[in-house]
Amino acid sequence: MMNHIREFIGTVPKAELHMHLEGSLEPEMLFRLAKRNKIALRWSSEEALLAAYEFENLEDFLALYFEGCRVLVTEKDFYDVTAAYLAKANEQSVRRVELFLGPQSFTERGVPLGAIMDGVLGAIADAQSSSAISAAYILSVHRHRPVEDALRLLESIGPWSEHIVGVGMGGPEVGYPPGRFRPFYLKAKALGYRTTVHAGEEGPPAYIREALDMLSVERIDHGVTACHDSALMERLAAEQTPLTVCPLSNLRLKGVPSLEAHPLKTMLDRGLRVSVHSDDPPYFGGYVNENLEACCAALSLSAEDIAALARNSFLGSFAPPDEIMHSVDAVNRHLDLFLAER
Ligand SMILES: Nc1ncnc2[nH]cnc12
Ligand SMILES: [Zn+2]
Repeated sequence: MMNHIREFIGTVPKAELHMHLEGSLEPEMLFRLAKRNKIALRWSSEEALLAAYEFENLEDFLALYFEGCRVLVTEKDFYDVTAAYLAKANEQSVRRVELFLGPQSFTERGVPLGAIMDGVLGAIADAQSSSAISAAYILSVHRHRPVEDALRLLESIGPWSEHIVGVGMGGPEVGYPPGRFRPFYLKAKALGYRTTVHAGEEGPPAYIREALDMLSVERIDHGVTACHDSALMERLAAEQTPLTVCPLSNLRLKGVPSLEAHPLKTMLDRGLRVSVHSDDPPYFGGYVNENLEACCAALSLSAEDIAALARNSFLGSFAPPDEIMHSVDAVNRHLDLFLAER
């Protein structure tokens, strides 16, 4: 009997569209990789590292996140972190995964691009052949670096382009409006990549408009500050722009004072194509199911709301259209079963 909403959240098929591999390093793995690569850490134990996960804002978090990136060095490291995340996703009934990783943090320290790509893409290929999961890699660039560096990276990934579904951009937001990256997004589109960008996490609604108008991206990562601009909310609903919302991330980075104050439910009720994701799970206290459970409790989400979020996660994905259609059907069947058993 599937009569409990928590079980419904755990078992409903869903897509994880907003998860940074660098941010998926659990403290245990971070320590293990540091030891393997003989990299000194400034924390004495996993517990001490966990205790450092207290952030005032995005920049504060990113400093620790980039510090953690130092332990990823070899192809095997990139393989292991990707494989560990995909195993976790499988356990959470995640059927489609689109993973971010930003090579610039590593190549600037001399890690060969081939080690990064072969590690990440190798783990994705192995997971796809050994489980039912559908997975893809999204190349992420940093908005605080020169656009020329991002353009060069786009050329360098040529040998792996067939296995890269799209491009995205993250990093500190305020003071870095997205329009500067128009040449990068135009080139990426011309090369056939799907497009997404972090916007409206801490930045104003104007950054979301700029992302839509100047970068013509297909989806927006976060997008939560749109709730302060009713005309933009209407536009996002009319255009059905997918927004990959990360509630526990917003809470831990103090974008919202409490989960009860999170705009997720309002956005859903206004017809926006919002879905729920985990961003950097160990840093923010949960994978996708924990995010959904926390929102369910704080915002009194119904099974219909959870199903709408799961449906939106597939509709916003870069998976082939027939895979999206089958996944949406699977969500609907799962909801029918839950409602019939209740
Ligand atoms: N929440 C976030 N915002 C921007 N860049 C990121 N990189 C990893 N997590 C991020
Ligand atoms: Zn993110």
